[in-house]
Amino acid sequence: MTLPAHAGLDAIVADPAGAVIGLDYDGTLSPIVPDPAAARVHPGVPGVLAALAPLVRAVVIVTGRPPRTALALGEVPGGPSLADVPGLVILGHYGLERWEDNRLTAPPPPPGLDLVRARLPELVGGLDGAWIEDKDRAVAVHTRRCADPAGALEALRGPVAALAEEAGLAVEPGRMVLELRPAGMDKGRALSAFLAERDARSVMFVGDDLGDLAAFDAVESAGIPGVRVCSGSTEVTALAERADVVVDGPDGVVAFLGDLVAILGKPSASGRA
Ligand SMILES: O=P(O)(O)OC[C@H]1O[C@H](O[C@H]2O[C@H](CO)[C@@H](O)[C@H](O)[C@H]2O)[C@H](O)[C@@H](O)[C@@H]1O
Repeated sequence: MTLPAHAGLDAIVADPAGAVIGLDYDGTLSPIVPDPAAARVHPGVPGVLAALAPLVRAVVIVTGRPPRTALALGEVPGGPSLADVPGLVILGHYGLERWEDNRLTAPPPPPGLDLVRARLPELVGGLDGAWIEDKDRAVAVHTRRCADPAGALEALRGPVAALAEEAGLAVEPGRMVLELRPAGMDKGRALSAFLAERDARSVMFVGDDLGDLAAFDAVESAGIPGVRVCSGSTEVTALAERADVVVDGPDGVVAFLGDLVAILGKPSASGRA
């Protein structure tokens, strides 16, 4: 049971009751797989979060997914599941939707999505393997199933940006995905508002993808001790370059959170690497 030496981690260990633990979903709490509908939570996640939640101020998942989708993917046969994590908050659609106490709050979908739904199939149609995920409040184009996923993503980048501008939407690039979604909210704004709401005294955020960089920004600008953790992959390196701690994908995240739980459960143990 060890944690890397870092001032942000020291602050969380010294005062866990003031700590907010923020987590991305895809690539962090679930492995990256070709079909988003099959991206089930790592089976160790609900248990470790259920153990962590009572020890800290709050556990919050900040994701591009709708909260209900994260909850459905977070079901583990024989449990516990994500919905069983005490006090869990899910900020979905990059902070636009909020799930808490089994209640969902959400603004209406943006009007520009109708234009995107009408035009996107034609843009994507010429690229074998590219497909559209409709998330109700946002639409994503995926290229992971193309023969050349990175090449297909590059080919789509310009046309998707032009369509997003016409529709009054923002483009969120990610791991073999371009998402068209409402502007004005991102994971950084969502996390900053949550830290203020909970009067956090320290913060950790764990992520893997480009959309999580805004949450790293929020950790840096929060004015409280913070730690940025990267769920590492060969696909995205930008987060690892900014992170205080890099772990090996969702397996590494579960092990890291397990070490944190063990140390917070025994506050007299230093457990530092
Ligand atoms: O904020 P996140 O929780 O990381 O969600 C971001 C996007 O994740 C999903 O796509 C990613 O995961 C898929 C399943 O492993 C994978 O097939 C895809 O290539 C990844 O980009 C999700 O489908 C998107 O809607 C989210 O925006």
